[in-house]
Amino acid sequence: MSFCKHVFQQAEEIWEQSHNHPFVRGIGDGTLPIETFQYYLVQDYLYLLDYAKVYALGVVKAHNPRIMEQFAKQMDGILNGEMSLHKQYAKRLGVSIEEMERAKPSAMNLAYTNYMLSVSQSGTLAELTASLLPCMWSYWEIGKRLNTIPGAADHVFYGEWIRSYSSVEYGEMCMWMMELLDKLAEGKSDTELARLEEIFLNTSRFEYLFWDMAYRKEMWEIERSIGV
Ligand SMILES: Cc1ncc(C[n+]2csc(CCO)c2C)c(N)n1
Repeated sequence: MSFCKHVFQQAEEIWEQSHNHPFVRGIGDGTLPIETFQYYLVQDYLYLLDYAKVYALGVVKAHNPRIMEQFAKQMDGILNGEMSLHKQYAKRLGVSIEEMERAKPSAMNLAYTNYMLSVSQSGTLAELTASLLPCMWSYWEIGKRLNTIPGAADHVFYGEWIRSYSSVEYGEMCMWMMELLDKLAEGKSDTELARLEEIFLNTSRFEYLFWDMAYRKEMWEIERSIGV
């Protein structure tokens, strides 16, 4: 069994929880309140700025020029592609880019991006790839599943989100990253494979927590408890 198939099986329960989360279900049936999506959008914009840095670190860590090219392309895709989806949504919601850039990341958002950046700075290219794959791949799984709901991809607001993450081009990008992790995992010791699996599971858990944070519009719990 390929390494990705193996870690997918290990993470399946966690991913199912994301599929069943009211935020994700709300995108699928069109009932997610727009202000909840707006909160997510702003947090996700900040998240992606850090995510792009993980790809930049990938360029630094890779030796193979093809891998360097791909990581650079992914980084460009986020800064000029994925962000354009966010920017389009922001425009529709009347949120300016400056507002998004002025926003503060939630505690969970910071924990997630700092975890990925720390794994990526101190770890191997395989560890870096294991940390970013669940983010990419789980969105594909969610996009594909939501796309099976009749009419969901045509929803006036959420349709574009679903079409984007269930698209063939997006799927190809995910498959490239899966193949890369499989190649990088080849010949690794059991200890190293266990470490890759742990990283993959941790960012899978963070993916779930990100949906939940956005659904609850969580910021810093300490501010809530002291009334800031
Ligand atoms: C919290 C969170 N997790 C995953 C994604 C999905 N995602 C992140 S980067 C990228 C493009 C591929 O490099 C995609 C699709 C997201 N937007 N926000």
